Amino acid sequence: MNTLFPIFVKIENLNTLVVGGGYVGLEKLTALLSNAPDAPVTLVAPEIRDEIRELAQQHPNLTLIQERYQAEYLQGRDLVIVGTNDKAVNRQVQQDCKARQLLVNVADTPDLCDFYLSSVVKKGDLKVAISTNGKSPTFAKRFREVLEEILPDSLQETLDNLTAIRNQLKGDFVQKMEKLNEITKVLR
Ligand SMILES: C[C@@]1(CC(=O)O)C2=NC(=C\c3[nH]c(c(CCC(=O)O)c3CC(=O)O)Cc3[nH]c(c(CC(=O)O)c3CCC(=O)O)/C=C3\N/C(=C\2)[C@@H](CCC(=O)O)[C@]3(C)CC(=O)O)/[C@H]1CCC(=O)O
Ligand SMILES: NC(=O)c1ccc[n+]([C@@H]2O[C@H](COP(=O)([O-])OP(=O)(O)OC[C@H]3O[C@@H](n4cnc5c(N)ncnc54)[C@H](O)[C@@H]3O)[C@@H](O)[C@H]2O)c1
Repeated sequence: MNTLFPIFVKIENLNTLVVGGGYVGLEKLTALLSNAPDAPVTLVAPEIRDEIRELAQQHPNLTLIQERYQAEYLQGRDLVIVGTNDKAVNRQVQQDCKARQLLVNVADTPDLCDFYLSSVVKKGDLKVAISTNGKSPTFAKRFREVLEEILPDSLQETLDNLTAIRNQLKGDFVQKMEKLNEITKVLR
């Protein structure tokens, strides 16, 4: 069964907590901030990699707390991503999140995740998120590379043109939809 429901989250509007400041913390933080550089994100860990400190220099909305995780850090959060090297801590954070009805991702531990991160292809305003239903993140990464290669840079121009046409179209919703479907037939 593949029941994952994809959504595109405006993480600038949310308050995200990352627990763990090692390689995994860095990877997940990079995934968040490469999509939304100004998203408010807090990272808590007793040890924080230098690369993460450098990221904090470039992203004023990234707050680093050099402490061990405590449940109080969940206060005011909307989304939590955990990736410490202590499985008991990861499990505790997950349980604390469930008790507070917070969505949680425990990196590399599908059974404890409410959501998975995806491989992300971005060409201007086009964004494609890839999931393999947890079967092979490596496949997701390779498929991202394939799509990045084949999607033309001119795509943004196409989107801009379609936006202009969309804004100029007169008529009711159905008429606009028919026109836009007609124009975009060439893309098939
Ligand atoms: C897409 C991406 C997004 C991101 O993390 O930003 C992502 N993993 C990425 C890379 C990657 N992760 C791992 C490898 C090593 C090779 C390998 O194992 O394949 C590589 C490859 C590499 O780094 O080259 C290790 C790994 N990952 C998971 C497990 C546990 C398990 O499967 O049971 C293990 C084994 C741990 C161990 O052995 O101990 C689980 C998950 N990883 C997911 C996402 C979710 C499912 C996504 C999907 O549906 O496909 C899920 C379920 C939960 C989650 O973490 O959200 C990102 C690629 C970004 C990009 O480059 O585009
Ligand atoms: N690095 C990878 O690519 C990778 C791949 C697969 C699995 N893993 C697993 O994921 C886990 C994390 O990997 P890593 O490479 O990031 O480890 P790491 O050793 O680089 O970092 C671990 C981080 O967890 C933090 N931490 C420990 N106890 C904590 C606590 N009580 N509260 C808050 N933070 C705490 C540490 O301070 C550190 O910042 C490991 O168990 C590893 O086996 C890692």
